[in-house]
Amino acid sequence: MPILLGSVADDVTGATDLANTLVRGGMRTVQMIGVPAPGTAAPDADAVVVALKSRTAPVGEAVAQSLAALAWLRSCGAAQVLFKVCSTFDSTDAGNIGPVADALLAALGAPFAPVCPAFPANGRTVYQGHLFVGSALLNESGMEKHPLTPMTDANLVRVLGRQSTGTVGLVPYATVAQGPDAIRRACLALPERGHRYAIVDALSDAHLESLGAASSDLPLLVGGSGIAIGLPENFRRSGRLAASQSADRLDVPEGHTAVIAGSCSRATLGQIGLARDHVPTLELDPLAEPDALALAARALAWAEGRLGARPIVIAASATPDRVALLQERLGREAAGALVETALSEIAAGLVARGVRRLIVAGGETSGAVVQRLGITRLRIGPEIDPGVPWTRAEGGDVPLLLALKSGNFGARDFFLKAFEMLEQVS
Ligand SMILES: Nc1ncnc2c1ncn2[C@@H]1O[C@H](COP(=O)(O)OP(=O)(O)OP(=O)(O)O)[C@@H](O)[C@H]1O
Ligand SMILES: O=C(O)[C@@H](O)C(=O)CO
Repeated sequence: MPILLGSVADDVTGATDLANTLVRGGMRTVQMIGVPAPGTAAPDADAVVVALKSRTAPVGEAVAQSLAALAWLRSCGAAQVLFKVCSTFDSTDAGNIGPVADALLAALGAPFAPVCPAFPANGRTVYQGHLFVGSALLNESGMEKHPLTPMTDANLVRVLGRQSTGTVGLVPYATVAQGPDAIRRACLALPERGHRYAIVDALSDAHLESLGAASSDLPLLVGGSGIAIGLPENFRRSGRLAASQSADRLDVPEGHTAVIAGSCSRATLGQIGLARDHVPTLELDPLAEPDALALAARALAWAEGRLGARPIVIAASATPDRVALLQERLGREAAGALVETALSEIAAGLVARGVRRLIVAGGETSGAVVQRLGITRLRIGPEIDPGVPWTRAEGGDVPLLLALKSGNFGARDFFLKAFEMLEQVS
């Protein structure tokens, strides 16, 4: 059977976030890690999300990976494609959202795509083209200090305009509030006026449902997981998707539980702060020891005596001033790569020592970890907090549960809640 919806996701936690939304909307969804080899058969699923690590890759590489993912999704029969980007629009003036979206549109032969990163359940809303995180504009939300993609402008019409060779319009709140027909008319009028994209305002899930309903005939949508909220209903309405099915049951393997954190977001720092009071927690200092293998060896030696009934936490996460110091010393990319290598080696070492339930905080970090563990697919399980489900990894050497947490997601007690969920179901 051909799949209905295909997605190219620019990082692995973002892909999981989207897969979670689709499963909750009643679509059987499989997440593939990296571009499947040409000829790989379509999974038995309604939707397939290909998780890339392209958010911060060199732009040419991001475009090439995304086009390869698109080609495979089309070979699986995808009728519609969603380019999943971050709900905080993580990118730089060089890309990669604009250049990748330009390339996907060209490959699909389509003139226009709506763009909306809103995710109201996690406080991301778009008003008059400006992205808010909670009550703060994006550029005052902490994202202006992101280690890899500092977001210093909240006006997404401007941000995307700087990245794309096309022009960007706006479907404002006043239109969105009138419902799907008004949005559909705006999405037809904008390309006639020469716009390749429109940032679409959305303050609530109801607005995203309207946008979804208005987008049933569009070949490409660009957005956060929120843009998918209304899509399953389109497929049900056209008789191509069966009535809602519930998320996969969680089958919990025996073994130790650990957290690995590479995200330096405010949310993750708060979650580590709370976990520190409850479970053994090691905070690595890459500034004092800028050597990935030495950091990994130190962490694994620390973990050796502590793995047992209680979960452990190992974090490289640091405050923006400490991140800036390491970046000044090594350069931004090398600093990120050093920490990602250390954390993925630690993940491999922990799994070798019997960890079977692993939480990873941070999109880039999660991408590095799943690559190192040789994981090729994820089955989506129940949601821990909005946008973050437990998943079961396929393709690695051992049974493994993974929760891949987007840096900014999760309540302060996220790690504790995730551990408790496992106790309840195992
Ligand atoms: N102490 C540190 N110094 C410098 N860089 C660090 C440090 N700790 C982590 N990093 C790097 O910061 C980056 C954090 O990005 P990551 O995508 O993992 O988290 P995030 O951006 O908060 O999450 P998301 O992409 O899901 O929003 C990674 O490249 C990581 O290696
Ligand atoms: O949209 C989000 O915020 C997340 O799914 C994500 O992509 C963070 O990496």
